Amino acid sequence: MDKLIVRGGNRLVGTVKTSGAKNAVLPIIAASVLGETPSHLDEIPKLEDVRTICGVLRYLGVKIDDSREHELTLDTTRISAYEAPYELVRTMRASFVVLGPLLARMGHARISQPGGCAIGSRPIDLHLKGFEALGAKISQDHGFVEAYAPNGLKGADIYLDFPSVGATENIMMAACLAEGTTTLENPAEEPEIVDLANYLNQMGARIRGAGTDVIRIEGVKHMHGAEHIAIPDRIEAGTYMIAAAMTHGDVIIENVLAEHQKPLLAKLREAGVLIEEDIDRIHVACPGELKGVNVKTLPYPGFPTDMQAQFMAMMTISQGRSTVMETVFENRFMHVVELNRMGANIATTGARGAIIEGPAKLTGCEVNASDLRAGAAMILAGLVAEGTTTIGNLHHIDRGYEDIVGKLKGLGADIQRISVKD
Ligand SMILES: CC(=O)N[C@H]1[C@@H](OP(=O)(O)OP(=O)(O)OC[C@H]2O[C@@H](n3ccc(=O)[nH]c3=O)[C@H](O)[C@@H]2O)O[C@H](CO)[C@@H](O)[C@@H]1O
Ligand SMILES: C=C(OP(=O)(O)O)C(=O)O
Repeated sequence: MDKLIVRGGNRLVGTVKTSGAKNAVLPIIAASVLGETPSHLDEIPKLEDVRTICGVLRYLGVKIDDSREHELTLDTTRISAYEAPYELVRTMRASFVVLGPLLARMGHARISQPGGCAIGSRPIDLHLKGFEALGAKISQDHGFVEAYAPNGLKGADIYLDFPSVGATENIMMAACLAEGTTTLENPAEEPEIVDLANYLNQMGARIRGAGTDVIRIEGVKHMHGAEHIAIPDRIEAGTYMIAAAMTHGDVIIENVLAEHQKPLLAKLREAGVLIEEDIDRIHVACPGELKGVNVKTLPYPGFPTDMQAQFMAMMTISQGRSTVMETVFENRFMHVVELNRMGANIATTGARGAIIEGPAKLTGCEVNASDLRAGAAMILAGLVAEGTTTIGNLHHIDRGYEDIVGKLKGLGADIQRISVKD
């Protein structure tokens, strides 16, 4: 078992480069299944989740060349299976986005039902309603979801009750090969949806409106492979911005699109952080005091739930009262207990609200990463805590941060990964 050892107190200074976006490349890799010829993808982050989705595709018969760093060639000429088993899906819920492309390409898909996770129950009802509207027959038994459309899918008008990212992706991919036009109303508008749609269009799909509140997909008969370069990871970039702010540092984040960071940049500025935006880099400095602010998570373009834990870590050391309202997931406060163990003063008001009184003097201790972004929050708190913070359950952090130790060390942090006997 590995642990992270963080010794707090160092000011972060320098330049750090963001990797490709985990939440863009996972559905994009799944989407490659729609192409009858190989695809080549670039800016693929080296992450456990990427290895997992590649494992699912290999199981389906896709030949994957991952010999070049940050690149993948996916030969999807022949798909030989229609099933993704539990062992592959259980470690990563996002594996479920294979269902849409597999159903469209094979007329049949059977995927293990993803479980809940530390941040919420995360049902898949919106995905399934969408597939049914496209004419698929859905059954659920023995822990699997099975979708059938032996005569192909048919375009439909679909209204999503909530702009779910995964449901938008899954339905959009399935609709690419449906007969006729699909209209998806109230879809997710995240930049990762736009990146996926751009790749699908390069593959021969006809999608308009991705990134707005109506997506129209005109079905095509065949799709082919394509070249694609993934967008930068806005959540990884945001995590380094907060690291810079909390340590009163001076950091340039490279490979970041400021356009995708608007809600976070607005809140950082409100908290007193100095931000300079350039085309593909952001300069973050924090010479003065951090001020408490109020944050409410929302679907894009609102403040991202995937930045909530990290932002809360920053609020613990900011002057005055801050509040957080988590509206996207019903149980995304697992980091509160751990931050309080480090000396923070956070009170939850039900499952979705938190009040943070600052500034707290954080002190290092043994903590656990309860999920991916909670793990990032522990690292951030450790960077400013007095003494040593030891973080366990690193598999969560490995899902979504490429070389976080190397990148933070490059900025001057005192952080190392050690192996300990169980
Ligand atoms: C791999 C990936 O891209 N993950 C992101 C994706 O997750 P994911 O796609 O799972 O998130 P969703 O947007 O689907 O979920 C948002 C909310 O909708 C609910 N819901 C969702 C689907 C459904 O069928 N029924 C339903 O009720 C969920 O329980 C949750 O409360 O978007 C989330 C919200 O920005 C991010 O936190 C995740 O990092
Ligand atoms: C919640 C996240 O990912 P996933 O949807 O894969 O659990 C995340 O990236 O913060």
